[in-house]
Amino acid sequence: MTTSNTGNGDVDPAVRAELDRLRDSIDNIDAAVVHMLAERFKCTQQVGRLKAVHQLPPADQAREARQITRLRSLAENAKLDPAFAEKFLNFIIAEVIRHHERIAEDTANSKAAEPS
Ligand SMILES: C=C(O[C@@H]1C=C(C(=O)O)C=C[C@H]1O)C(=O)O
Repeated sequence: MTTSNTGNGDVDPAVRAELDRLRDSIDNIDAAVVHMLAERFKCTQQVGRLKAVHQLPPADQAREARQITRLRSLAENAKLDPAFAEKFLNFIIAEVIRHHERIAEDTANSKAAEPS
């Protein structure tokens, strides 16, 4: 069996170079994901405040169902596991809904504390 591991802890320099090149790209992609998520949360915080002020419910299941259908289709076209894409979106949405519930509570409490 051929191996690129020299057995003394060193990795073949060509393999090391390829690993470093791929990891540089992974680091760039991770940075992009973080920046995109930060922008998404900025938008969803604004949606949360709008809903709280107008007393709309934190979650909208019909909207979520449409997003999941769309994301699954995008994932399929991109050769990404659609089940993973759905789980990932649901994970993010659950966090957004927690934020919206908190914003609604804070908004209701500050209204209740207003002088009449
Ligand atoms: C952001 C919203 O609030 C919730 C969060 C969603 C999301 O993170 O995409 C989608 C639907 C809602 O359950 C919204 O209603 O648009």
